Amino acid sequence: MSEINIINGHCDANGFLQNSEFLFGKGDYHKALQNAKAALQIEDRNINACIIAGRSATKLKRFEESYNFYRDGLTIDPKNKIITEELIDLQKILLDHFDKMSLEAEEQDYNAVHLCSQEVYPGDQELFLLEKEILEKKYKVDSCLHSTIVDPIKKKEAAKSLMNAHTNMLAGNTDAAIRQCTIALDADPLNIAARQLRAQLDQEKGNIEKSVQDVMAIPKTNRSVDIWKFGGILLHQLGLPIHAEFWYRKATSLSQMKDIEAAMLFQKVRVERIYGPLTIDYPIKVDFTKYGRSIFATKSMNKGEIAFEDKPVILGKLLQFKDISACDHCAASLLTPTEYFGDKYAEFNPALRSLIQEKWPKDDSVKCSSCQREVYCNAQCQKEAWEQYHQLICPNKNVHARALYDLHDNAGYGSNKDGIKEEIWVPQYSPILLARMWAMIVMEAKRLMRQSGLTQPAVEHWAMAKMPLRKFIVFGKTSVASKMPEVFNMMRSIFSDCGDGVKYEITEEEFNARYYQATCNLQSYSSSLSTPVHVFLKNLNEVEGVATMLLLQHIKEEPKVATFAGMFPLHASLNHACDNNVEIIDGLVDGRPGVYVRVFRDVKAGEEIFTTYIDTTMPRKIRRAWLFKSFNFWCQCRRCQFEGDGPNICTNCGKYAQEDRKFPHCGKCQKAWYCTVLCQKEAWVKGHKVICQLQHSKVNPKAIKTDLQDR
Ligand SMILES: C[S@@+](CC[C@H](N)C(=O)[O-])C[C@H]1O[C@@H](n2cnc3c(N)ncnc32)[C@H](O)[C@@H]1O
Repeated sequence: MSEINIINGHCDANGFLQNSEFLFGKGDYHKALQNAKAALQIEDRNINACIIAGRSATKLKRFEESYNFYRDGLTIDPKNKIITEELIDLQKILLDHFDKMSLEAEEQDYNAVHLCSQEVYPGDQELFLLEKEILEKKYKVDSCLHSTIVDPIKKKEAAKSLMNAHTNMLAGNTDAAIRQCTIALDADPLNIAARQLRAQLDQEKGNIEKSVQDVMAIPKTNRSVDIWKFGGILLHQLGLPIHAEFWYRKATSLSQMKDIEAAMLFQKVRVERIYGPLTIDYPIKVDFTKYGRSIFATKSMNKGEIAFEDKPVILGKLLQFKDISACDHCAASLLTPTEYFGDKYAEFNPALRSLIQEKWPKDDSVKCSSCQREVYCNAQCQKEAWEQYHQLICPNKNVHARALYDLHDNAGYGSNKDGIKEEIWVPQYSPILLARMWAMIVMEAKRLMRQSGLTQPAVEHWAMAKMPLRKFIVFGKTSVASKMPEVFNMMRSIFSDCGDGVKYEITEEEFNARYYQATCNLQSYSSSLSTPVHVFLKNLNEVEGVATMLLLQHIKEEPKVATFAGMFPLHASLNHACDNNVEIIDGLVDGRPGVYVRVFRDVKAGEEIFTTYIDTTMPRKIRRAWLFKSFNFWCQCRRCQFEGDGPNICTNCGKYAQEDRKFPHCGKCQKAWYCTVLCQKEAWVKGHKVICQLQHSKVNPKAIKTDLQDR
């Protein structure tokens, strides 16, 4: 019997577990892991399955997965000896592995500005014209000056006045300096230096309107990088972001991307206009720093407060939860009484069962009427899914999509190029999520195409259709298409014919980009706070009597909910810190499952808010290597700066201990080592005292992980 057959057959958790142990003994770690996962799907609190899954994943060098299985085991039995010992071993393996990795991947200076494009947004041309009208009518800005021949004597006069202007400026006589500039410009309107100086002086005095009139009068060919950049600042101050972007873009390209300040200013304007409307109701704002989009508190917030809420633009189940009922479009739990009460349900007396049926929320769920392979909580979700993406990847409409749904059903296992069954999709989330990204783009492009009466989407239709995904950063180096050729080809086939003569070519670059876009931004979440059990309990509250009392005794277990991965536009702007001040929890946003960003440590106005992408209880070296491997950055957070990696190096000055010697550690946290008391004192003042006794977030960071690099 092949492994896939076993999984599709009728085996109980114990059967899978035995299978897994047997296969592990034979050295077939892939199948051992697959069986252990199947056991966990049936009994998610099976500690032996967590252990064997952890062991198999370690053997396969899928360390993150392994760590997660062990950690799940510890949530079941926090004192389990086997897990504790194997986790210590795993940490040693991880340290070795990461040591090697750090040698290969040197830490580099990081600036996210290089990852963010300055492409014109669709629709910006019209906005540009509107702003131009405002500039002309409201700010009386005319087009730039044209070259005229200026009498050399006048030129000389102008130069002299400009000198006077400089002298006045240095003496702090701004008004006199402006007057001298004006005299210079009356004599020689093409004296760029005088115009630039007057513009700067006017800006300092708050006369932005006058300043912008001067800057814009400078002929384009005479505008230096600094003038373009200065113009950008003025236009931003006037509230004209499209023009400001235009000027910063010119500064960036004229400097051949060397003027990082201009590129940063461009991104600052862009995030302000794109994210401003999203943050209006929250005490936060999105800004751009060297780590890219970053979220800052605009008001002080206390521990426990909700900083903001967010809903996903795209979502898909984690494969591990594929058999737990939930709406495929909005992630709402579809738990039935039979699923919740299990075998007990059949044994309840008829009165109890009818009370349950009466008070359990009404089941409005529907399947996709075409393929029957997706389920939705109601007709509205079914309609939205169909219109937004499903009709393109519905296995009944698109033959190539059958393999995609089979891959999902077989938890990532499929046929490789030699026809052998193996894990061809490694990430934890369903490959359907990736397909939905392209399906959403194509559906929207086709809608815009029809609206314009065309037979093919125009360039701007594609650009508009890709807009919602432009909010998510893309960063990844290796080619995943070559590591997952079967899935790459599957996606290419699915979108080779999108109906109505439209096709979407998924190139290797496109595949890699969307894959990394998902990996860098996905967050797991679920409807854990809003299941049918919650509604049932609320409904039951209204009923008094013996039956209710009886029933309440059976409502002890937490309902099993499916975990999903989602791309949340605002939440995805949160950067990571190992001393995070917010954490992500499940919530209901506009009646559908979403995320709440909850303050974990008091935050002051102006402070950046950080979440964590990883389990912050891990040692520094592992945390940093893990972040590098999964998210491509070496963490420089406050905690990483003031914790050390071991007793051989002084955490403060970087001095190496002599062979066979170890530096003593901080007596409190034991996570920093110092060569002298002086170094310890210095580090304490510089910042160690802030992070020394930090309490770590107990909420599972739930970042979606992939172990592709290990393939
Ligand atoms: C979910 S995004 C966070 C928002 C991101 N700054 C942006 O512009 O979209 C994750 C990416 O942000 C960057 N990032 C997050 N935290 C970071 C940190 N502490 N140091 C450096 N880069 C970080 C990395 O590029 C990472 O892949």
